[in-house]
Amino acid sequence: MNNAVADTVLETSGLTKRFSGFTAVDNVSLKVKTGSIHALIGPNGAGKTTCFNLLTKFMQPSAGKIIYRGDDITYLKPADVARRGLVRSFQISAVFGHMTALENVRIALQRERGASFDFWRSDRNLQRFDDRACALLEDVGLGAFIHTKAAELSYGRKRALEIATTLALDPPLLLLDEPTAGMTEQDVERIVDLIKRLRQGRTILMVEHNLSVVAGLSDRITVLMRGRVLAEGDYETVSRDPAVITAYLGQDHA
Ligand SMILES: Nc1ncnc2c1ncn2[C@@H]1O[C@H](COP(=O)(O)OP(=O)(O)OP(=O)(O)O)[C@@H](O)[C@H]1O
Repeated sequence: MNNAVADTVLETSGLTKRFSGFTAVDNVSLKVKTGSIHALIGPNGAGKTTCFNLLTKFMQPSAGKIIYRGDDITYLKPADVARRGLVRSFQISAVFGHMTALENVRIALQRERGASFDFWRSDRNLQRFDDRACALLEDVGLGAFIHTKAAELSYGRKRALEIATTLALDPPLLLLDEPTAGMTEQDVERIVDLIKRLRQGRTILMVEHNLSVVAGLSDRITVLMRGRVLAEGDYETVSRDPAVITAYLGQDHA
């Protein structure tokens, strides 16, 4: 692998998605640098979610290519890209409400290892995975809630739990879908701190609506508008771009 490839963990060229004549993602070329936090922003309907679904292989593109760590993954299945280390966070529906935080993370670890039932019957093995689950819950700030049922956690804490189950896969590239959506201010702060900690040793690509979150976290921002890349750069650069101000910031500060 040459340096240019190693420097870029994920790259798209000409990525396009059409829905019966309507182009939701239009010729998007994106480069996500290894170790960076990269945000995908844009006004409602800009194509962020569709783009995210294409990158995580939950949708097939109409045209274009997706290269992950130098390999063409355009036509792989979600499970195949997850196995390669490109893992998306789900919305909280991925968390089982009737189970405790610990049980949720244990299940994620269990899935990750693909261990047999006999393996899980051994107390020693269970203990080992419980230790790992507790460490993950500590990492996401849920150390005091390990025995709390997921349904009883606040929305922000549910999202943190959901991120802990994602981290069970130890992904080098983590894709976060609106990590602060619907959160209280306090929860937003907690998630921002968590994302800062998560970046150690990995790359994060996120779709995010909250501009102050994006400003404080992202090394690079791609602004989408009507399915196309409108601007790209650090927050300083994109927030000064007149086209962005009109299309996005203008709308937000109206
Ligand atoms: N399955 C689909 N069939 C038809 N049109 C779709 C489909 N999914 C998305 N679209 C359209 O594609 C456009 C982009 O939608 P998308 O959800 O990707 O935007 P977004 O930037 O994530 O918006 P938001 O911020 O509102 O979530 C929208 O006009 C949407 O109506």
